[in-house]
Amino acid sequence: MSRYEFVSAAKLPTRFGEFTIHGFVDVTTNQEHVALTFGKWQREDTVPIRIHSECLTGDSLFSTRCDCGFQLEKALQNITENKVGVLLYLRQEGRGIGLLNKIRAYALQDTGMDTVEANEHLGFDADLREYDICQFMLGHLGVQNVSLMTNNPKKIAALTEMGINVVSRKPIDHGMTADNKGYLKTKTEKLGHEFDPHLFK
Ligand SMILES: Nc1nc2c(ncn2[C@@H]2O[C@H](COP(=O)(O)OP(=O)(O)OP(=O)(O)O)[C@@H](O)[C@H]2O)c(=O)[nH]1
Ligand SMILES: [Zn+2]
Repeated sequence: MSRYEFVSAAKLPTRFGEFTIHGFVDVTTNQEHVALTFGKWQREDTVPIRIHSECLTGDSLFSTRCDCGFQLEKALQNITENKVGVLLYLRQEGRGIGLLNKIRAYALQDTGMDTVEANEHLGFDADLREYDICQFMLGHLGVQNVSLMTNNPKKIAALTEMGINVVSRKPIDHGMTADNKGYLKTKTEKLGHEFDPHLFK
């Protein structure tokens, strides 16, 4: 039996246009993940995609502590403007440590630690995310070649390793605020994210 299963798909009208939402489950953890798709493609086409990690505070609660909500909005906008694309929404809150541990990590950052130091202080690696389910989701959706919206080289490496052809990377440096500038700088210096250095000046 596969570790992952497709469950159901339905229309999802949004502020940006009408997507289809596809639900998947990791049967070993019962964790639920979704993909939003827009438009149609052939197997040989290069499809614009975004792999987005859950961030309740940024995606749903309008937090400016990170750039997640801004990136999510921009990715959906890009997809509808292109008339085709896929957003994989992975339920890996807090880079995999979960919501309440992320709040613990935020509390430590309020005392002066950076995002990596806070994770490590709590006994976690800086980034615990896994991308294995992307292979199953993209396989199910018939996507083999992608143009990936990201600043995170680890996502490119993970997709390449699982046999997905990353034809190009599209930067998604959208949503820098006074509240998240330090966080984005740490992501660049310690987590390998590719942000244009002039953004920090
Ligand atoms: N542990 C922890 N997680 C955080 C913190 N701030 C944001 N996150 C989580 O980080 C994840 C988003 O990761 P990012 O590093 O912002 O971006 P990315 O997905 O690696 O890269 P991009 O594709 O370029 O956006 C989400 O799961 C957020 O909940 C933090 O201070 N601590
Ligand atoms: Zn966030």
